[in-house]
Amino acid sequence: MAATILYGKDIAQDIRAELANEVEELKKQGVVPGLTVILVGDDPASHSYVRGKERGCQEVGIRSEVIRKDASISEAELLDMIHQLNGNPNVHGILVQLPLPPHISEKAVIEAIAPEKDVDGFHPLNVGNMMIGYDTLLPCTPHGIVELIKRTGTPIAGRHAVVIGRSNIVGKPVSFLLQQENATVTMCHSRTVDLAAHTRQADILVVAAGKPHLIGREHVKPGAVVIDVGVNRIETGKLVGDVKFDEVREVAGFLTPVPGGVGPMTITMLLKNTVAAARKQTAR
Ligand SMILES: Nc1nc(=O)c2c([nH]1)NC[C@@H]1CN(c3ccc(C(=O)N[C@@H](CCC(=O)O)C(=O)O)cc3)C=[N+]21
Repeated sequence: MAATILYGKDIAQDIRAELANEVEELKKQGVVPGLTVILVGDDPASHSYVRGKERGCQEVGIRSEVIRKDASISEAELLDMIHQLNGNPNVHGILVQLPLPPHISEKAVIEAIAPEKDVDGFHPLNVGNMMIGYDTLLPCTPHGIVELIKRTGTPIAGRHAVVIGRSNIVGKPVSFLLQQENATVTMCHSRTVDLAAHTRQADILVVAAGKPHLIGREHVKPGAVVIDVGVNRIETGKLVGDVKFDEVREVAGFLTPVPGGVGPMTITMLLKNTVAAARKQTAR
């Protein structure tokens, strides 16, 4: 039986409608959630994502501001900007688009953002809180993935989840969130021997390897939930995931498309974090 396609785009739309109501309530209390995005350099993909974030903010009523800076900006200048935003009460969320030019330390930048304004969930304090299972700002892509899985109605507790990729922004954090949901989690990566032997055991398969067409039908247990986190721009300009969509849809139970799957959920979780941050910073 063919997989049900998990249109993150549609689910994201539902969540954004809920967020728009929340923002309206906050505005009645005199609070306008605000997000500032800093974009350094002129990577076309980064500019495209940032436009998506601006559009998302508009949809739910978040005040958004994008600060565009030339790639020649110094680290000190960038850190200074972040410190100013940390002290600005109208800015509840700060996001510095990655990657940064090589002369700027990503570590220094991430650590400069006030943890309560870190809507990416990348600050070590927020990462630590997430790992322990405390209430904190969660990283957007992993959080969006768990939301997508929940909305399939598939139970996560006790199921075997296999994650491919161990990055700090997707693989590692999604493995923590899935453990928090009581899944049994296996981590695979570029050095894993016999990948298919592992992935065929997966009730839930999260693919975040960044390798187009890595996963075919032979990797997938019939009926599995397959989440494709890949965002690969191929020569033709087309955006493809890490999963051979047409093959895997014939065996999987659920499958996310690229585009229109995880990406829109990522942005939606950013909006959710911004609203949560605004609520927390203005609560008394
Ligand atoms: N500080 C920081 N935080 C990030 O969250 C962050 C980042 N840096 N750097 C780059 C990556 C990538 N990322 C995406 C977000 C949405 C889509 C998305 O919505 N994609 C659409 C398609 C967009 C298109 O067609 O180009 C989709 O999948 O349907 C993709 C990629 C966030 N990132």
